[in-house]
Amino acid sequence: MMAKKITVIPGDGIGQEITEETVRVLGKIDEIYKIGFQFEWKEAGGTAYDHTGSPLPEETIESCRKADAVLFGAVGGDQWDHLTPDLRPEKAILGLRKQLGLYVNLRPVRISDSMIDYSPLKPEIAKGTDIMIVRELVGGIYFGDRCESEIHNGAERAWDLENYSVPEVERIARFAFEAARKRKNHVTSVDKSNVLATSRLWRRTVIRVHDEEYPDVKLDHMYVDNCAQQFAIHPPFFDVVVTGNMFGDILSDEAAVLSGSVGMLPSASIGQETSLYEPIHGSAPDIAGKGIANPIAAILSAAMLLRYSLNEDKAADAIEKAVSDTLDEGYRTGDIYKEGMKKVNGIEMTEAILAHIK
Ligand SMILES: NC(=O)C1=CN([C@@H]2O[C@H](COP(=O)(O)OP(=O)(O)OC[C@H]3O[C@@H](n4cnc5c(N)ncnc54)[C@H](O)[C@@H]3O)[C@@H](O)[C@H]2O)C=CC1
Ligand SMILES: CC(C)CC(=O)C(=O)O
Ligand SMILES: [Mg+2]
Repeated sequence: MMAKKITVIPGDGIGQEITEETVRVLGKIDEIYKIGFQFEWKEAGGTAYDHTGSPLPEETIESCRKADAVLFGAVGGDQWDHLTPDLRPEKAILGLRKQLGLYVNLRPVRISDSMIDYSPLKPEIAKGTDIMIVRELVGGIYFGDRCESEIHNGAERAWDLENYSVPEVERIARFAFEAARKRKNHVTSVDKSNVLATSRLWRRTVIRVHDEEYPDVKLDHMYVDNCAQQFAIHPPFFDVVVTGNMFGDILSDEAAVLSGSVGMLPSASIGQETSLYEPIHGSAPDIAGKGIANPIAAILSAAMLLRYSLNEDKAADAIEKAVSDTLDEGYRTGDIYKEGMKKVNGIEMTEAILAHIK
């Protein structure tokens, strides 16, 4: 059996708790499915800065480059807010995405029947929601030139530059159309082309890729502000949603909460060489260290790792089924708790999931 090298980066805050719990789940998967995981633990974020002076040490990047996949927790925390932009913890995840070329971020949003009561939406609106958000991850305003402060016409100002090139849009559009062909064959491209030049380039590129290569896929377009409200009033309309970096970031937190909590939504960041798997949420400083964080988003990210990087579909199914059986039995962390359910902390939720893995 060839070992499968996984670089594990817990990061900061609840990243530490949920990643440890996720690795326990992968340990159980290894016992049953004999995958041969070899975990290499590395630092990134504020904790890495405290220990090494860098939020993204070179040895962490090197380990990721050699790995079959990367499991990431979250980075950030108020105690590092005073640092200069290049030393902030968030620079670690942005740097990893860029340096590993992780240009696709998949964020699957499903409102299952057992979780429908947790949606802030009425059940008749939420029922049947199954959206795959395909977010561009290494371009756009998060990676454009920026100016922290300058004097312009006598006033201090700052600016961030949004830019997209045609090849960047072509490759994410192709990924979205391919994904749609394996689902309900419907892509909604989200932009702000009534205002932004980058969005107009985005839209005409998506249309050309569609017409030349994917005419069989149903394509429609939506402005991002309308998309935000359509998510709340008619989410089953959507199948694949393809959008840029910042719109995807914001829309996916909204979509996550439709399915109960940001603590439930996993993600896969896919590149040519390696891929990284992380929950969509951050390091949650408000609950860090209390042991109450919901580990499900991280655990489901591990299922995505098994599916997308290792082609271990049965093991991925086993995790997803264990999570849904655990929820069906009423186990709930605080973020998804309702009276009458079994309130558990993060470790207890993990134990319950472990007990359901077959
Ligand atoms: N990929 C990453 O590493 C990300 C890092 N961040 C960083 O995280 C820090 C905190 O950012 P926030 O805006 O507060 O976003 P956040 O996602 O960390 O937390 C937002 C809210 O959701 C709750 N929450 C998040 N994950 C949860 C979980 N697993 N279980 C239960 N509740 C959960 C938190 O308690 C908080 O009330 C910042 O430094 C931010 O830059 C934010 C997003 C992504
Ligand atoms: C920490 C940010 C850079 C990113 C973020 O919020 C996200 O990717 O969801
Ligand atoms: Mg985000």
